[in-house]
Amino acid sequence: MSADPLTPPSPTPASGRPATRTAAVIPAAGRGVRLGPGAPKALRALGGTPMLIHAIRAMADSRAVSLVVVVAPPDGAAEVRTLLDAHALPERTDFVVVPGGDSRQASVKLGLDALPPGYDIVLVHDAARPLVPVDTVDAVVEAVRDGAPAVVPALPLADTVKQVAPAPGPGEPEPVVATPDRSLLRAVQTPQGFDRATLVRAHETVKDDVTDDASMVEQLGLTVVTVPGHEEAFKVTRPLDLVLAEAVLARRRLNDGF
Ligand SMILES: Nc1ccn([C@@H]2O[C@H](COP(=O)(O)OP(=O)(O)OP(=O)(O)O)[C@@H](O)[C@H]2O)c(=O)n1
Ligand SMILES: C[C@](O)(CO)[C@H](O)COP(=O)(O)O
Repeated sequence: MSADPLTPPSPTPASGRPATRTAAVIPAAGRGVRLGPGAPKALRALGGTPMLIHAIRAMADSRAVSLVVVVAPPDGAAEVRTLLDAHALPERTDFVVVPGGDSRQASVKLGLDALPPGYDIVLVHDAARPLVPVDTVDAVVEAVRDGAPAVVPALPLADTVKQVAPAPGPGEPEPVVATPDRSLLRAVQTPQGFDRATLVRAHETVKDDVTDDASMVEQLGLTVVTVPGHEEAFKVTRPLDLVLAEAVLARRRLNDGF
């Protein structure tokens, strides 16, 4: 019988592939300005449970993930540790909590700095994507295990996209300058998965402002590959996203019979 490819390895893996251990870094230090006033977004409730706990469970539900590093709001690390103690989480998963930084990029770097040795695959997953299915997480891990240095879950776009130029003056409309070929565009999600050494090098090398970690790896000249994303892995960004997340969660609970 062949070894389950997602279970953390024994010292001599039966698969013939090198042993790998996977950690997830969850940047959760954002304010959530676009969601509106209130607690930091990751600590706001979804179905009565903080969004961050959903995101942590989504990572810990993967049998591949044996460590989760939570990057808490800068002044909220103690509160996050209390939250972790108060919620049921898989016992086989270890947790580390560190305070975050001023940008997502800075927060991810602080999470990476806290990673102990022995983990050679790193997932970076937004706390703001609380409902990513475990199959998506596993697909990302598998693609990294298969040799990709960087992997992103990606979905085709539902809308036609326009490139615009800046408005010529205040109150004037932006002119459309191009309509990119949508068939070659993808909306990317998290978790994004990386060979650890590649991700660390990217964060040490790239100093431009970026919105995701994979684009830092692209700047190193390495190839980033996609796996199919999932519509339920959407990011809770604006108030309507929270309405949708509540509906998705309610449907799941109904289907699961509780
Ligand atoms: N300084 C920051 C900013 C963002 N994030 C995290 O990065 C993820 C994606 O960011 P986004 O959804 O844009 O969250 P916010 O920055 O909180 O949103 P906004 O721009 O509306 O304030 C979130 O899990 C967020 O907590 C972070 O860890 N540290
Ligand atoms: C990382 C990300 O979720 C991938 O889609 C996204 O880039 C975060 O962007 P944001 O501007 O911080 O929401």
